[in-house]
Amino acid sequence: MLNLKNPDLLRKHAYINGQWIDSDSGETLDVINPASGETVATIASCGADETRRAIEGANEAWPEWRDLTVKERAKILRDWYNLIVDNADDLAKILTAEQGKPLAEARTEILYGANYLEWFAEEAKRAYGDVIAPPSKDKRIVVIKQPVGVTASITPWNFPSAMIARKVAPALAAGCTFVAKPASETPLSALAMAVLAEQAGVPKGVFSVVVGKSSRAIGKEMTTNPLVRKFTFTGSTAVGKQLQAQCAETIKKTSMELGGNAPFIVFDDADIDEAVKGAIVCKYRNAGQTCVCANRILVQESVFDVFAEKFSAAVNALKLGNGMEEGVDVGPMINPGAVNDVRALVEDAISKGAKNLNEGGPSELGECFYTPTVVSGVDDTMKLFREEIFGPIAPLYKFSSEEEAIQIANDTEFGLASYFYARDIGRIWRVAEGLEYGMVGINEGIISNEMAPFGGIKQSGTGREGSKYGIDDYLEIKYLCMGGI
Ligand SMILES: NC(=O)C1=CN([C@@H]2O[C@H](COP(=O)(O)OP(=O)(O)OC[C@H]3O[C@@H](n4cnc5c(N)ncnc54)[C@H](O)[C@@H]3O)[C@@H](O)[C@H]2O)C=CC1
Ligand SMILES: O=C(O)[C@H](O)CS(=O)(=O)O
Repeated sequence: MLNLKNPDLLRKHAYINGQWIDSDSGETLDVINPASGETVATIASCGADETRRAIEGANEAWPEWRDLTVKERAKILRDWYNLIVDNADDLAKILTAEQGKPLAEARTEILYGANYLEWFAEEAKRAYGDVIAPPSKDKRIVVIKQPVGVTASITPWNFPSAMIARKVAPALAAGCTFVAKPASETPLSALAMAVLAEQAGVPKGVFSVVVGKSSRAIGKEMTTNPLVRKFTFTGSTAVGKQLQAQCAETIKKTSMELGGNAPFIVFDDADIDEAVKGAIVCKYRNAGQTCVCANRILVQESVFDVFAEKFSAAVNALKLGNGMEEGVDVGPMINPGAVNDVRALVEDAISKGAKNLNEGGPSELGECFYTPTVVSGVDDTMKLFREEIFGPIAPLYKFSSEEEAIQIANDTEFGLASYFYARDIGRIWRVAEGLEYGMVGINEGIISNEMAPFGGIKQSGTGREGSKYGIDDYLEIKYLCMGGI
């Protein structure tokens, strides 16, 4: 059905301790193509017992993996990177089939995720320690870095490949072992990554993939098993809070990449055409289902009409359709429930006086399709302002002053990504420093790359992924104090 060059990449079993297994119970789950409603694959649905075995296997595999040299680990990561790049077309087809995003976006995600493997294969060699001036002549002080240990990970359906790669790369580079639970909506990309990990020489138990309908049961095992020393999560803030609380009992190191509510501010000194282009990609990438999508578009009143007109025209030019088809810009949402959620947000705004500028809404293309929509006349009494939309809805707000824009932008419990378009250098510095977010795009709508620290503040999470900082979450600092010198 997918016409893969390498059909071996499409797996229907969980990958635990180097074995491809059915679930203990024999239970299965169906992976549904959101564009067509067809079943892409029926795969093993595992639970707590299989998760426990994966964690125990990761613990057994850890000493040998930890004791490889960084160059030996780096070579395996680089071989994995090369295999992913060589299989990018097939991996993109699998990703689009299970998640829905257009094939070009899926291929971009595959390569984006692979770039973390390449990056951290090199970063592992730079996990430097310290030699510190001693407090007395008879002492010497040294600091060394060592891997944290067994890591467990839970990731979302919106980037089923890159979100795992962004975590497993620093973990394995640092010398940790890794048990992944992908979203049950989109497990096939993670299993395909495991096929290539095996081929790259990642030893048994170092990387396992557990998939199951009951994310709660799997998550409970991951967050409470004392062998797990690090838990990393990407997903909603609500679930992140719950999982972080579950980790408290065993004081695990945690990193949380959670929800967002990104402001996208267009000032009167912006290049309006560039701002429109930036807003389009920032809002409608992955049908708006990313944590860093523009969630509130704030436009200074003197340029509001010209921006709204140009932006709406660009939105109406977007092609909605099956991500496998050429020329499609926006694919389906992940499931019918997601469509209902965004429809309710639009209806709430309209009921409070907002206007659906381009009459966007559910599409006849299918129950997971929602046409890219622009809503104007939005204010902070509407759910669209407060909640993470996670769909193809662009709410436009008008503001008057720079101070007001910053105040509106910061009026949220989230602090992940933010964006603004301006050209005055004084304004750029004032606004960049005034926005309470982990990341700021300045005259740029797409800011994610493996070389930069991805992460948020406030209730958007803790920790950073990518960049020279990304490996720190997987290393412990050990202080050696030598006396009797
Ligand atoms: N900060 C970031 O980098 C990202 C944040 N997100 C956020 O994730 C949300 C959308 O993704 P969803 O998959 O719907 O989020 P979600 O939080 O519902 O699910 C994320 C993952 O957690 C699992 N999960 C859900 N409830 C669980 C529980 N009680 N115990 C254990 N595991 C559980 C799911 O199976 C999935 O694998 C949005 O809020 C979005 O902002 C998504 C991607 C990136
Ligand atoms: O899941 C997400 O929203 C990703 O973190 C967004 S990005 O890293 O692909 O920009």
